Amino acid sequence: MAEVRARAPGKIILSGEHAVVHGSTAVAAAIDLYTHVSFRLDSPLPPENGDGSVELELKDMALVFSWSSSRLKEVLGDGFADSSTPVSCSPGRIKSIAALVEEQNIPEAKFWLSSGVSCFLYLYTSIHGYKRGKVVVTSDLPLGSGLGSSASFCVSVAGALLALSDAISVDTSQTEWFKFSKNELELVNRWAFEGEKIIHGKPSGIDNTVSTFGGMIQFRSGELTHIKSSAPLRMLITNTKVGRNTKALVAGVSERASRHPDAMASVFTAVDFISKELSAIIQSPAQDDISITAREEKIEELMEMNQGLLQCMGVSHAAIEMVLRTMLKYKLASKLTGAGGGGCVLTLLPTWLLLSSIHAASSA
Ligand SMILES: Nc1ncnc2c1ncn2[C@@H]1O[C@H](COP(=O)(O)OP(=O)(O)O)[C@@H](O)[C@H]1O
Ligand SMILES: C[C@@](O)(CCOP(=O)(O)O)CC(=O)O
Ligand SMILES: [Mg+2]
Repeated sequence: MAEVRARAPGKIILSGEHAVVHGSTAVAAAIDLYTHVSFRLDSPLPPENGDGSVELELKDMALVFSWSSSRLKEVLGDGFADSSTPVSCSPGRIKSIAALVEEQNIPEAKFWLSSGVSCFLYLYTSIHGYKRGKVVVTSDLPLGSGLGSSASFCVSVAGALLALSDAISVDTSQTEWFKFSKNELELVNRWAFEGEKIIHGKPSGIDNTVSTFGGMIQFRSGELTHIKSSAPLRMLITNTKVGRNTKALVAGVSERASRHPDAMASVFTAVDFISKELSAIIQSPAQDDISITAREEKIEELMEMNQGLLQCMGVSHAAIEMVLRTMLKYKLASKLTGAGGGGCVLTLLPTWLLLSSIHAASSA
């Protein structure tokens, strides 16, 4: 028996969601909220004791799913697992996995979990075949709210599974956090991307990439550049608590793009320029109060322009608009983050606001 724990962060998208699926540049940053996974890989049972099972516990929801190794083999066939070579889940395999997930009777009110459970089964059986083991998941993130819970789920599950695979061997006797090498992180990221495909349909890869590598990134067509902000950027995250589904929203934007190809191509190009400019401003040095204010005003303007284009793509929502209007009363600029249609809104908290609250506190 061997056991590991892994965690991976959620993210905010500062600019470029949706357009990034269509090849535009986007800017994203990891946030300090994580999905946590523990994985225990059990030793094989002696033949007289049966064949064991693969178990998934979603602790926050008090749900446990379990498949016997023989049932998995019966439905998915004899295919062998190769942890070092990420492969896409074929339509046939997706169907078989969906049947295995359906057998688990996920509560009707939580049907949206099925894609996450399917993604788990895909990653598990692709990396460890039908070996018996148990994965326990908890998350700090709100699910389906634009903070990348799906990607952090994929990255943390892939990371934990790979840590006990032939591809990456972790010394399980140590209790310190083990840091994956760049090549190992790349492997985790590629598997997580395959998982994210099951949840998002057509992911750009930005969420799994920023969750795997952390920090702040500029991302375009699978290529990432690490960037560093020259001064602190404070963002308020407001959750509208309006539920939505990234897969459906991404598909909706693609449909709009096929109805209005030229107009939407221009929208995606505009977003590409916005993200590149935002990335440059974020990195540009700002020494004094005047340049800090100028920098923040430019960022606010770009966030508002990006929000306008997200409205153009049809992914805003009345609840998002309400947050935007409320923040505007305080002269604060906002945009949705992630897939939109509900979920979370980002508001830049400029330095003047911080200074005026410090002033108010000290004169009180
Ligand atoms: N901790 C988790 N456990 C199980 N499934 C999860 C978990 N986190 C995310 N998921 C899956 O990801 C889906 C949400 O992903 P998505 O719609 O892309 O929104 P977001 O990534 O913004 O949270 C959930 O419906 C679920 O299927
Ligand atoms: C809309 C999109 O750009 C980001 C989706 O983020 P989230 O799943 O809403 O956290 C999709 C993608 O890039 O894969
Ligand atoms: Mg997602």
